[in-house]
Order: sequence, then structure tokens, then C-alpha cells
Amino acid sequence: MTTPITNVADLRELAKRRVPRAFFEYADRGSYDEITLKANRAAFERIALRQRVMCDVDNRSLATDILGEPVSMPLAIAPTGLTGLQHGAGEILGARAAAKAGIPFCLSTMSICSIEQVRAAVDTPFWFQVYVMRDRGFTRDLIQRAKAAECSALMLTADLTVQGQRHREIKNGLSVPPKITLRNILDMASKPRWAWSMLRAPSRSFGNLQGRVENTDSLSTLAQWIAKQFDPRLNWRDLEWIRAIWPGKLIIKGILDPHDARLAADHGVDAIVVSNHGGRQLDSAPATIDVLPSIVQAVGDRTQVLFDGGILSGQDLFKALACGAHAGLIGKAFLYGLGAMGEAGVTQTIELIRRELSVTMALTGQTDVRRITNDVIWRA
Ligand SMILES: Cc1cc2nc3c(=O)[nH]c(=O)nc-3n(C[C@H](O)[C@H](O)[C@H](O)COP(=O)(O)O)c2cc1C
Ligand SMILES: CC(C)CC(=O)C(=O)O
Repeated sequence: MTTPITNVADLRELAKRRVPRAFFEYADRGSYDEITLKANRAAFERIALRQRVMCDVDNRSLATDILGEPVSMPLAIAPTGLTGLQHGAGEILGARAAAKAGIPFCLSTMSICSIEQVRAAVDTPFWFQVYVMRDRGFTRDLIQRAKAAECSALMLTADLTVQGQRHREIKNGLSVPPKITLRNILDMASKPRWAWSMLRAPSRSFGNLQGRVENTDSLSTLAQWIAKQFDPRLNWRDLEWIRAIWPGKLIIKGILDPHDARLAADHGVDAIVVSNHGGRQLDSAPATIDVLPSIVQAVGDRTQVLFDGGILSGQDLFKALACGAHAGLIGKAFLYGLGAMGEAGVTQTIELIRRELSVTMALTGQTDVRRITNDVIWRA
């Protein structure tokens, strides 16, 4: 009898066995000394919750809205590059699982399946995350493609104009386009489920970047490619340019400072994502849950405050809501589910988090996810 999967950590273990090492470590690891990666988790662990009893918690509501759209719970799938290398067609499977669960899915600029492939495979609208490239014409085309695909929100990522170094990425030889080396071919061949999913996938290289990725004669590392393509001149004035191309809902991701949060609100964005990129960018940046309350205080209700960084359970999500987030996003938790079992694994991640959130609400005396406040946090 196989051991049942009871939490996201189990899905991570399964993904580690099933996904080729280079891709698993790309998803799993952080930048430099991984101080921020670890801080995201440690900060969640330091928060204690107040247990309440005798509150009649039989009927609990997890439903809310994000950017005015109803969702079954305050959770969304974060944009993750190279998702389709964790499992063939990963972006399509992720978007499908999210749609079935009633939560938003955000597609990355650096996805393997293209905007159009995801649009053709999934009926429910998804969000699109944009990286601003030095080539503004190409960036404009990306945004226009998202508009043509009827994406329901545009997420501008602000915290990766220059990439924080991830040692494992370099040691594993991650490249653009993804290449097969003698070293990783053996690893890939020993992952039959993964290999089968890749054979059937509609895309195995960066679907949105036709004409942008070098041919195999001139392979570059991911970091080299980003240095050449991403625009480090990105600044607040660019928002006007983006607004002119994209009239719909606009989210800025990568806000970690109350001052920047205020500027984002001043520029009229519909939402911000408080994020340190999952501990993959500025190492020694604070844990996102530690800065969240000051950012919520800085912006009030001028913009919706979304949150990510370290969420692996419904308890974590509950703590983020208690600290003032409107909803949380999951990056690694999503990828572990995907790498472990494809769409079923993503569904399992989401449903685990849903059940954990619901039980945590019950044990803290909460019946409505929209009414969780910092009262639920234990203060000695
Ligand atoms: C493998 C991986 C790839 C990522 N790629 C992107 C990306 O393409 N665009 C982006 O805005 N954020 C990207 N992120 C950051 C996530 O959107 C999110 O901020 C982060 O994963 C949240 O932390 P968590 O992984 O602890 O949940 C990526 C994260 C991971 C783990
Ligand atoms: C390809 C990368 C730029 C995607 C990303 O944002 C990341 O790996 O964190």
C-alpha cells in the first residue's frame, strides 16, 4: 500500500523523484545563500495563532473576490517560468486545475506553452505576467497578445530587471533554449513519467519568445539571456506607457517596501503583490510576511494587497490573511503538485490548502474568510 499524500511536503518529495534534477532545483531553490528563501518559511513558523472554542463554526465561507471577480477561496497561482518543464504542458494543466478550483491562474512571460496555446486549451480567462524587455516593441506585442487572448489581468513584475544569481541554475547548466546535455540526458531518461509528458506536450521551449531565443549553436545560460533581454531601466514612468496599451486590470508584483507600495497606489494600479520573488532575487530581503502589515498600513484600501512567499499550507495562507493580505499566491507549492502528478497534483495542492484553511478557520473561531483580522494572531 502506498503512503497517502497528506500535505504539500509529500508532493515536493514526489516531484523531487519524478522531475529531472535541473528543473526540480530550478523550482525549489533560491538566490545566493538562500537567506530570504529560508526567512519566508521561518517567519511563518514564528507566528502563533489564537485558539478559540465554543464559537459555532459549522458553516464557514471561504469565498471572496479578487479584483472584483468571484473566487472560491483567496488563493491564486503565481506566474512561474519554465512551468512546462516540470511536467509537459504544465501551464495548460495548471490553468485547468485553477479554473476547476475556482481560483485565478497567472501565466508567465517565460512560460513553455504560449499565451495562445493556453487560451486555446482552457475556457476560463487567466492573468498574464509581463517582463519588460529592452525591446519595447516586443514587450508591446506580448501585452497585445495577452489582450487578444482576453486575459483578465496584466501583472507587471518589477523585482527582476536584473537576475539574482541562483547557484544551482548555473551548476545544472540551465540554458535558453533548454538543452539536453550528456549529464542530464541520463537523468531525463530515468524519469519515464516526465519524459512521456514531454513527448506529448505542445511546446518544449519558451512559447512566447519566438525569434528571441538563440538557436542551439549559440546557447546562453538563463542569466546571460535575461541580462541581454530584460530592461533594467524600468521605472514608474513606464506605467503610463503600459496603461496606454493595457486598459484592463493591472497588478504590480514584487513590492516589498511601504514607500514603493504608496507609489504603486499613487499610480492607480488595481493590486500589488507583496513579494520577494519566493527568495529568488534580493538575498537578505525580509520575509514577505514580516513586511506585509506595514505595506497594508501604507496603502489602506487604495489598492488590493496580494501576497506571496513561502505559502505551503492553508495555515500559512490564513496567517497572510490575518496580516492584511486580500489573497495569497503560490509558486513552489503549485510546481511541487505539478511535478508530482500533473493536473491532479495541482488540484491536490489547491484542495489541501483549502481544507487546511477551512480547519484553521474553525479552530480559531472564524466563519468568514473576508472577516479574518490580526485578532487571530497570538500575542503573549
Ligand atoms: C520556478 C519559479 C519560477 C518563477 N518564475 C516567475 C516568473 O516567470 N515571473 C514572475 O513574476 N515570478 C516568477 N516566480 C516568482 C513567483 O511568481 C512567486 O513570486 C514566488 O514563487 C512565491 O513564492 P513561493 O514559491 O514561496 O510560493 C517564479 C518562482 C518560481 C519558484
Ligand atoms: C526565467 C526567469 C526570469 C523566471 C523567473 O522569474 C524566475 O525564475 O524566478
